[in-house]
Amino acid sequence: MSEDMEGVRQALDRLRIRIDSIDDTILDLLNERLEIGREIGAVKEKAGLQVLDRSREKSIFDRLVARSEGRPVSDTLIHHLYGIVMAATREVQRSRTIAYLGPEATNTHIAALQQFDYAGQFVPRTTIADVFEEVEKGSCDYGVVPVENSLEGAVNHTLDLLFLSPLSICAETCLAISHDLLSRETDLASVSVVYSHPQALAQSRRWLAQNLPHARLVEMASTAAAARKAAMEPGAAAVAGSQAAAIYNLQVLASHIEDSGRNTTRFLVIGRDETRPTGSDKTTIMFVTAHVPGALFSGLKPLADLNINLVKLESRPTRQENWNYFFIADLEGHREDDLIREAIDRMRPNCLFLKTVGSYARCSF
Ligand SMILES: O=C(O)C(=O)C[C@]1(C(=O)O)C=C[C@@H](O)C=C1
Repeated sequence: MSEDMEGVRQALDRLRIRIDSIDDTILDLLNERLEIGREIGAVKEKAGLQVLDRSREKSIFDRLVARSEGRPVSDTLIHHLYGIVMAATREVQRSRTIAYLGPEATNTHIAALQQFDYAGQFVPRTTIADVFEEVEKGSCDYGVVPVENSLEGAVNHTLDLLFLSPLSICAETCLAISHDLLSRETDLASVSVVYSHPQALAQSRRWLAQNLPHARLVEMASTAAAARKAAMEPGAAAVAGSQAAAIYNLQVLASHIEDSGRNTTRFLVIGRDETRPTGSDKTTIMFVTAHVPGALFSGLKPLADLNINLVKLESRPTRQENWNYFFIADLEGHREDDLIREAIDRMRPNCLFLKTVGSYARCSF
């Protein structure tokens, strides 16, 4: 080793010893923080107080941001890091179980981890109905399910289950979806079959037709199941997220093969919480109108009269009677807002059935 390199090595070693010592201190302090969190949890439980205290969390963020002003730990990094630390502190006070549409490494899993800051017990379930069931029977506190893709539209199964379920929507979270072609093979010419979830295949249709015109396309229950199958089979590939490549030890043969760059999926968190207003909220209602001319118009008229923005309107067959539909409307605002309350009160007499499924913070996509 040259003298220069030796000097570099020694300098790195010295600095890395300091980093190791800082990491040890950070870890010890984090453990101490969680221990204190547990004590706070015991005090709150005795007093019947909720674990989550948003105003306390906000004051912590504000204090830390001011303390770090002009220094390398930015505002964004503080929110990211301390968001995770506080989620972990809440988690030691009361562990949450979150069922999601699995298996592991699906987009729904990633969305669930993102929404709950990686804190909680995450339980994969095979179908959307199973996720609902876990939460309805109380084995899990929350469920995470896909509800809409920007290219493919609504996930009807989720809407149908929500219509019949007593659960509420507690939150929504959006994930930019990117599809990669993953395989054990190292070149496209060796790929004869491509596995994936029907939506992922549909979203990559053009790329697959151009680059793998002779490959057989086989639908699977999830992109993760497709990646697992591709990992076991020579000549096979999967359309899945790049996270699956690391999990199943696959090569990324092509990245971003989706037909449109604006592929985003919206997920719902379902549970029993009633979420407080944040100032940027949405309220989902479901309603059924009579089968007479103008019924939908008169159902929705109060929204127009009160100048409430209708973000989305979908319809689905009720399945109770042929050609009968229920409607799902997302309104801008919170169910505790006077205007939203008034609108729903005015809509109710014009509908055969109406329920508020939840008010929750809008995701920022
Ligand atoms: O101060 C509390 O009440 C805590 O439970 C601690 C803590 C935190 O991590 O700092 C965690 C949860 C609350 O939402 C607020 C703050």
